[in-house]
Amino acid sequence: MEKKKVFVITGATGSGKTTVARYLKKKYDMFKVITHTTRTPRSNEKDGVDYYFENRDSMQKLHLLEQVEYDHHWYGSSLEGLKQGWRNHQFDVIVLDTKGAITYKEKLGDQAVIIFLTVSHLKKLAERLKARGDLKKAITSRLNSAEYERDLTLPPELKGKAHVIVNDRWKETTAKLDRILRQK
Ligand SMILES: Nc1ncnc2c1ncn2[C@@H]1O[C@H](COP(=O)(O)OP(=O)(O)OP(=O)(O)O)[C@@H](O)[C@H]1O
Ligand SMILES: Nc1nc2c(ncn2[C@@H]2O[C@H](COP(=O)(O)O)[C@@H](O)[C@H]2O)c(=O)[nH]1
Repeated sequence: MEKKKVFVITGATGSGKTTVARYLKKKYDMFKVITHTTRTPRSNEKDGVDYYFENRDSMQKLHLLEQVEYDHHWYGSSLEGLKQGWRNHQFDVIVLDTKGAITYKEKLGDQAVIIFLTVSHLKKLAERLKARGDLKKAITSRLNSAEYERDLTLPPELKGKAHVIVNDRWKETTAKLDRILRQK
């Protein structure tokens, strides 16, 4: 039987995690796992498509595999979300902060393929958030958060266990992703 896997896309804010997840979904028919958050939707985001948007009460009622606080908001993902994808797809793809990625590696072992994204110049991250249309106040808060600093580097727990991609040029990034997929 084909082995079910989850591709965990992690890294700093603005590094391109969601863009990579969309690419993998489209090109490799991966199931994009929708996670839960208490933050408010961005202008182009839809409930049930980008996230399940929750409040503190509804978030606490969920049965989650892991949950984290990121820039004063809560985020979490469920085992049910993974299983939903694996019913009809060999591969799931999920976007997580580095804390979540560590949890997935610990809990799922080889079933979790970790891809850590970075950029060669940090100023690119802020530029990308601005270009994405994030509100100035949200960008400032995020860039001053402890989680932003933390997710800039590959955590020691994932050293030797993650594919690292410098996502400066999209064409090079897709070539690297395609190479990873050829090994699976
Ligand atoms: N290689 C690239 N070159 C230029 N722009 C890019 C590249 N990859 C992604 N982007 C753009 O950067 C912006 C941020 O990308 P994306 O939303 O995928 O980041 P993210 O890591 O998911 O961010 P966050 O964690 O804040 O949600 C988007 O507007 C996206 O189109
Ligand atoms: N550990 C988890 N991290 C998650 C989850 N859903 C999203 N995220 C990560 O949170 C930050 C902020 O996301 P944003 O959409 O507000 O920019 C980012 O690093 C996401 O990857 C989750 O369920 N668990």
